[in-house]
Amino acid sequence: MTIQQSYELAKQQFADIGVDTEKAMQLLDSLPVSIHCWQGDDVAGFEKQSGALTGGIQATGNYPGKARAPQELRADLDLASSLIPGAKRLNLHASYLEAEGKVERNEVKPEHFKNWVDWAKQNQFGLDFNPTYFSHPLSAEATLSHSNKEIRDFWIEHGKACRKISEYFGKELGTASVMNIWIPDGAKDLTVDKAAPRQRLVEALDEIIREKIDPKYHLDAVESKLFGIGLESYTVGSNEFYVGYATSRKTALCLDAGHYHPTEVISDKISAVMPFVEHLLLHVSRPVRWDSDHVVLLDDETQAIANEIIRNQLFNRVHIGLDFFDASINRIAAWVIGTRNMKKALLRALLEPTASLREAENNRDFTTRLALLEEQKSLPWQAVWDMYCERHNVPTGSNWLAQVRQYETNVLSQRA
Ligand SMILES: C[C@H](O)[C@H](O)[C@@H](O)C(=O)CO
Ligand SMILES: [Mn+2]
Repeated sequence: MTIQQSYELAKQQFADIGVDTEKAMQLLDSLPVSIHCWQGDDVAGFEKQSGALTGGIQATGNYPGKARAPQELRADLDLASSLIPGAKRLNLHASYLEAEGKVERNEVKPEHFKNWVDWAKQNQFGLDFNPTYFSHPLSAEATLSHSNKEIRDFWIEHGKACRKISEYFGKELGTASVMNIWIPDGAKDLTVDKAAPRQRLVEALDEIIREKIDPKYHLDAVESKLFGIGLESYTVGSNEFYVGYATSRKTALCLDAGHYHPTEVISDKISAVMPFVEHLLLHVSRPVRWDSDHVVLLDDETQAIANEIIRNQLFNRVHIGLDFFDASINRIAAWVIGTRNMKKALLRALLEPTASLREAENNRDFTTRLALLEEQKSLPWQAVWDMYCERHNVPTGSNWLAQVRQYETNVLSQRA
């Protein structure tokens, strides 16, 4: 049976339960997924002075072929992008700048990202941004919450400089860049004064976002965390801290799937914060026992995240980003698997007969609700996915893997 024939059968089956597959695919096109650049090189970046990855995060594995230069990373992204259907954005860290010599973090400028903007224009990508508050000698003890004013000021300047770059992205590309602030500040062991670093962080963030920037071009977001490696006992930017900060300062809030206690899920937090924040940034990731940043699966939680976005029609208020860095498998495959899974979850959510489910729920008919929820899992959504891939000239099924393998032989294996 051809993809077209399978699709026609699936289309009818979904129509029978009141779901329009054409509309679902159309809506999927309007939901870009922001692919994180850092999966391509194990969060190393391209600063001339770069050292080890710090900040309590880790990319474990030693799979050959990681990108060593911006040109290589862009070539890898070109391949990944050609294997992922629909709208995409690229999420860049400040450490992925391009310059002749060493550029200090507080001196990063839009010109250092011109090549990325040109690439984004050529590929019709939007860009998002992140100041880099780790992997730097001045981040060893703390950044925006440091008790030393000079160090704090250095990082405040970095944040301000990054906002200019983010605004530049938005202006050049005609789509707002979401700039996410995540800092690793915390403590390995018992902390007597937990209040002072948090107060300093409030003031530092206020200083960074003091200048108003048109939200047409740039949005500020803040990301909390539970703990980092070597920072197990105290995190300055905790969940409560940033929920309070984002709601009081009207910034976007970032929820990272790996940044909560193991039994907490961000899918349940989306509806809890949306009445209070205008914009939400998601870092879709997969924690395994800790914030291990494994590749996103098409699992229950990814599906639940997608369901929340679609059921509540948060199309323009939720920004879907990915955040994983697995160095133990082919890095391009990691991007393709994780991003396709996010998009599959969104498509499945768009194919849900939500109206019937809501009706059952409103009637307190929980039997029907459960029956419909379970039966729809075996509806032929995959035939719609294949059609979506075909319309976007992207391989169906696992056919994309052959191209990644070919590239591995021809290109990645040549990298030392
Ligand atoms: C590299 C990213 O900024 C980083 O993963 C951050 O978003 C995070 O989640 C830290 O744990
Ligand atoms: Mn994150």
